[in-house]
Amino acid sequence: MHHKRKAIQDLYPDELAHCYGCGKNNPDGHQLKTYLMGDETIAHFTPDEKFTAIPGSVYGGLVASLLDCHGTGSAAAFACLAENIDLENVAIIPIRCVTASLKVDFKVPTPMGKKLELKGKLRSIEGRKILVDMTLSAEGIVCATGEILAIKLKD
Ligand SMILES: CCCCCCCCCCCCCCCC(=O)SCCNC(=O)CCNC(=O)[C@H](O)C(C)(C)COP(=O)(O)OP(=O)(O)OC[C@H]1O[C@@H](n2cnc3c(N)ncnc32)[C@H](O)[C@@H]1OP(=O)(O)O
Repeated sequence: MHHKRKAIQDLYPDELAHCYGCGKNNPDGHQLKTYLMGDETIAHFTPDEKFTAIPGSVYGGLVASLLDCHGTGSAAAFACLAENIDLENVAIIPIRCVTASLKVDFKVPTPMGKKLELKGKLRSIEGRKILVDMTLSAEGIVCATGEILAIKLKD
């Protein structure tokens, strides 16, 4: 459904696209891809067994990693929206964000091998501080929620 438009992380410049969680230029990383859909963001990831915590469930560090990268990607997208920057028409995203703080609540074990769906919603933008609320679900069940404070980098 969202494959025509580009992922936020694919709009990072090549020299900043090596992030283990979401860099398109890191062949060993997760290469998470966040899409802006209306006023929310979405990403998908299907973990394989090397990310096991206990058999059948996903390691919490991976959950945090996915929320981290979905959070910064979402923050950059929401900041662009707020500044009327049309992401359909840029080759490089002009706003970059890094994680200052990430909170994860693990609600139920995240099942192994299922397609995970991450969603993000903007809570607030205050100066350089962007707060995004997130969920990570499997088959419609929220397994974890996340809250990120991303900081817009100065030029
Ligand atoms: C790593 C380099 C990347 C290079 C650019 C690439 C970008 C495009 C590619 C993206 C790739 C994917 C990224 C994946 C997500 C990561 O994994 S990023 C890696 C993990 N994060 C980091 O390493 C960040 C390390 N921290 C820092 O660099 C600095 O602390 C920060 C976050 C840039 C902030 O420093 P600063 O620019 O000097 O800003 P500062 O004035 O301290 O803080 C700004 C405001 O935020 C508040 N604040 C700061 N930290 C906190 C906190 N922890 N809790 C509450 N409030 C806070 C401050 O109080 C301040 O508030 P106000 O006074 O304005 O109300």
